Amino acid sequence: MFDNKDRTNISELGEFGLIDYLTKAVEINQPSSIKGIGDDAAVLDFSNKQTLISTDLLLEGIHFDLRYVPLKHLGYKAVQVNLSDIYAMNGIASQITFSIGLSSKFPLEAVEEIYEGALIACKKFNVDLIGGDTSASAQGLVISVTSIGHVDKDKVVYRSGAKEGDLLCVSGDLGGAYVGLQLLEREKQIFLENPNIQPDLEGKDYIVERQLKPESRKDIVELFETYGIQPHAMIDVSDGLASEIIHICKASNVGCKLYEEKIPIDPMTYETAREFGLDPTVCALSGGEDYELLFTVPQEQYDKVKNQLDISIIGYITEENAGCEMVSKSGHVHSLKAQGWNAFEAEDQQNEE
Ligand SMILES: Nc1ncnc2c1ncn2[C@@H]1O[C@H](COP(=O)(O)OP(=O)(O)O)[C@@H](O)[C@H]1O
Ligand SMILES: Cc1ncc(C[n+]2csc(CCOP(=O)(O)OP(=O)(O)O)c2C)c(N)n1
Ligand SMILES: [Mg+2]
Repeated sequence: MFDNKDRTNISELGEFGLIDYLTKAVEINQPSSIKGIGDDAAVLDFSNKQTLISTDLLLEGIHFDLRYVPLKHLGYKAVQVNLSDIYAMNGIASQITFSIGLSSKFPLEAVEEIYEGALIACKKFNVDLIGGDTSASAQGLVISVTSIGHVDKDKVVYRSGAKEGDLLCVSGDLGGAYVGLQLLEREKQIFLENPNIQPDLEGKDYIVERQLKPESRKDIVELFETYGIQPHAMIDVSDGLASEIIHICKASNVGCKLYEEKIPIDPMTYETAREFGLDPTVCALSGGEDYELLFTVPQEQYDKVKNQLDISIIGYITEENAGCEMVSKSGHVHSLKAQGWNAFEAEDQQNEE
């Protein structure tokens, strides 16, 4: 991935030199950032708002494969997947910390690319990079991002607030990131078998972008504010629709009815899934990495959500004993299973190979 470029060995700069180098372009713009990079801890002040904090870990070989993920995209995605958790609380993200563990195969130029992507995401979503940690890693690349945000006390939305009769809604469309991953994996295999063949991703931009460069849904939180929509429960779709619906239902002690025909799937996702012999609905239910927002609203807010082009009403909340069910296109009722992505399963499979 970075074989043909200039290579500066990180040991030439040392840890502090590397930190200075990477963070020289960092700007602080948020009024809540009192002190950013440069002391033992950053200092924040959210006055009368509630503070949101969330952290995620991204590991080479488990969460990403550098044979087809460009480093700049990886930096960008690492930030996006974290901001998504703040938006899922109906909050606005304002700061992140960005930590990296680097094996010796990474030259300075590689780390610079990761940072470039991360800083583009920060700028676009108006968050300050206020700190992090840098270390050598014995094997592989490790990235951990912590995101911090704020929300009015009466606006915060938990997974646990869904009520019987609520409408179940989702933003955007689902399954694209998973189908994009299948495409990238296929091209990787072809390339490994014959390095002279160039990857054929033509016409597949949308799903490849859904995988490599996801956009967290700050705009949906802003839309809620504009239209006075207050969800009862919300979660972001990282593991797949089925798993996230079950999280909301378990946390809220409710059941739900999901309609297969209402699940939003982009035509390119649909067609490419079919080309791969995959069921597009299964890709949406269990694929993951869509980083859309799944939420419930009381029925009285139907008029506010029904005309939003980027929101689909996909079902409704029932009482707990009714369970979590999906009505298929043919009218059959299935019980939903959380067959979401599981990092530990991936590890087991790798060990078996
Ligand atoms: N190692 C851990 N120690 C403490 N809390 C954890 C750990 N891993 C996950 N959690 C917590 O468990 C909850 C669910 O986490 P997770 O399933 O990773 O959610 P998400 O999909 O939003 O990242 C969160 O509150 C998270 O902070
Ligand atoms: C090499 C590779 N393997 C698997 C995936 C798929 N994948 C990576 S992360 C993820 C879901 C979210 O990951 P998780 O660690 O569960 O994050 P969290 O739910 O805690 O936010 C999926 C489906 C991928 N993109 N690349
Ligand atoms: Mg997590």
